[in-house]
Amino acid sequence: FTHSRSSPSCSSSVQLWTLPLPFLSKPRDFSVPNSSWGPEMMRLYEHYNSQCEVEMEGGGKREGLWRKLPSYNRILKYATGGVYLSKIIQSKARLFTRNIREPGAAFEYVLFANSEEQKCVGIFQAGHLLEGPPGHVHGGAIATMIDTVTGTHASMLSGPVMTANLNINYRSPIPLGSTVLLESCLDKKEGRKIIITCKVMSTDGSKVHTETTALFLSINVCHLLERA
Ligand SMILES: CCCCCCCC(=O)SCCNC(=O)CCNC(=O)[C@H](O)C(C)(C)COP(=O)(O)OP(=O)(O)OC[C@H]1O[C@@H](n2cnc3c(N)ncnc32)[C@H](O)[C@@H]1OP(=O)(O)O
Repeated sequence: FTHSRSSPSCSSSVQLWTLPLPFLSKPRDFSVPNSSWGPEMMRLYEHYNSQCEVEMEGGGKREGLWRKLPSYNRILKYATGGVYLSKIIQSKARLFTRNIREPGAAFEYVLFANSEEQKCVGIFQAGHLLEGPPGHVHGGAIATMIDTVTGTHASMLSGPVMTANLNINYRSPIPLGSTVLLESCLDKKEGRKIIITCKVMSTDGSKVHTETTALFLSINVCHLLERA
């Protein structure tokens, strides 16, 4: 992730925002297979992961079209200042999608990015704690994953961003426990605005679950941290 709107006065905070940089201790990447991942989740993971490196003639390897994005349980670990970033809140804060420890109980997901095609995909297996309508995934949980994939995509394209608008059409419910594919594509960039479209589909592509248009605005992280 890069940052394009920093000011010299808070450059250290900005560096902390620009993930995935290593934290002081080696962070755990949650976007790797665990025992809860079902066959569809594993199949799609292998599909994209195998395209992250390409075998060259003569035995070596080079970077492929896709890149796996790591995911941690915090975004800002050591930011300073502000009421909202007080020490107590800082020490307890967890990324919403990574705050349930039991593998498979909630959000199991992995993101891959393809910078050449300006695309990002998310593979998402929805656990039993995400129930909304009986036997199906809660619309807010689906929106969370859409925000995660499109927000990560927008940050890759433009540095730090905030979601200004998510316009989601829910077309068909997602069965609890199933794996779905989120496909995020850049629509356009206009100044600070980044407009991204995202489809949530069944893994065989036969069913569209949701269609989304998302608007992100590039922000100066200093403003966010100093707002408190
Ligand atoms: C690792 C996981 C990644 C996950 C990513 C998750 C990202 C998130 O969830 S962020 C949390 C949810 N979002 C928020 O809390 C955002 C709250 N809103 C805000 O902070 C501000 O309104 C913010 C930053 C979006 C925009 O404020 P600001 O920077 O002052 O922009 P502002 O001057 O109002 O508007 C700039 C332009 O955008 C347009 N705009 C702003 N908001 C909207 C909107 N909701 N809809 C349409 N247009 C908008 C304005 O009309 C203006 O357009 P123009 O330049 O053509 O006149």
